[in-house]
This record gives sequence, C-alpha cells and structure tokens, in this order.
Amino acid sequence: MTRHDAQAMLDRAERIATETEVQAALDRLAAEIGRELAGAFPLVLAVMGGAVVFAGQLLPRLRFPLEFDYLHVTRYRGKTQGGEMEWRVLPGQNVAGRTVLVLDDILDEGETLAAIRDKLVQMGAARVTSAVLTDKANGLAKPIRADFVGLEVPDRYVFGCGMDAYGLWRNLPAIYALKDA
Ligand SMILES: O=P(O)(O)OC[C@H]1O[C@H](OP(=O)(O)OP(=O)(O)O)[C@H](O)[C@@H]1O
Ligand SMILES: Nc1nc2[nH]cnc2c(=O)[nH]1
Repeated sequence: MTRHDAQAMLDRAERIATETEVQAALDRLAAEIGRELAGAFPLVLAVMGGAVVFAGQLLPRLRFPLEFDYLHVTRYRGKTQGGEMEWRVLPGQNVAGRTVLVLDDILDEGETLAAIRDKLVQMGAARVTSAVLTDKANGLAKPIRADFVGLEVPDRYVFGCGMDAYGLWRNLPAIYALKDA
C-alpha cells in the first residue's frame, strides 16, 4: 500500500472514539486496576505488537510496584480475519507463582487472550488477569472475558491506538473503523 492509499483509507474511515475518550478510558482503567492489583506486585505482560500503545500509555498511570515484560503472539498478521495462532515470543519463566496482568489492544473473538491465559496457567502463574483497551461487541460467546475493559467497539474492523489496518496506522491517537472490511 502506498502512502497515498494509507491516507485515503484513513479519510474514508469512521472515527469511533476520540483521543479524549481514549485518554479518559485509560484513566478509568488505571484506577480500576489499581484498586484490584496494587497490593499484588503483578507481572504485567504486553501482547506484542498491538498492545504497545496501550501499555505505553497505561503503565505510567499505574502508581504501584509491578514488573513488566512482554510476549508476542499473532493470528491476524496484517489481515482483517483471524487465522492460525503463531507464537513468536513465549512468556518468560518468571510467570511461575505470579499474579499476571495481560495487556492487549482488542478482545475480538477471544481466541488470542484465551490461548495466552491457558499458556500462563500451564507455566504456573498463580493468577491470570487481563486488561484490554477495547472489547468488540460482536455477539459471540467468547472463550474469555477481560477483567478490565477500556472501551466497547462495534462489530467492525477497528484501528488506531496500537491496532493496525493492513499493517498501518497503529500510531493514531484515536480509534477508527474501516469503511469496508
Ligand atoms: O480476540 P481475537 O479474535 O483472537 O483477536 C485479538 C488479537 O488480534 C490482534 O492481534 P493480531 O493477531 O492482529 O497481531 P498484532 O498484535 O500484531 O496486531 C490483537 O492484538 C489481539 O491480540
Ligand atoms: N486492528 C485490529 N486487530 C484486530 N484483531 C482482532 N480484531 C481486530 C480489529 O478489529 N482490529
């Protein structure tokens, strides 16, 4: 896709959450997480690559002791339909016995977060919790619910705030839905 195509895709998209709304959701999430996990000395794990913006903006709002690490799993790979799960970086052995908080940008069909939870439990995590910036209202019986949800988004392909559209526009500070996908 060219730079011009990328701009045209954004121009055709619909903005579904403003930067101000995203920042307010982050403030609320941080307060909720603090109430639940401040005393737990959690291991916070960002799911690369979509969680990079969410983690980068949430972490400075968490004012309690924690450790941070990441894992990398993907099943969309720049497409708008999910496929086979591909683990690129497994969680480290430091999860054993810990309260873990998984951060991801979106809970859609829930396959990714459920697989991460199962992996962490298998690796000996004492408690697995999760926070997602967005939860897609797709009417599906998801295999997992997130403990902390920033914003509900409609059943469309969304991008911005770390989420990509065909590999692009993770850098946008607001959230958009593709015109046609
Ligand atoms: O609930 P699901 O239907 O499983 O989808 C959610 C996952 O999809 C996205 O990852 P993606 O595979 O696009 O990789 P990315 O993080 O590199 O964007 C997103 O970051 C979640 O991890
Ligand atoms: N960028 C993006 N990634 C996703 N992964 C699962 N659903 C979505 C979505 O709507 N947008």
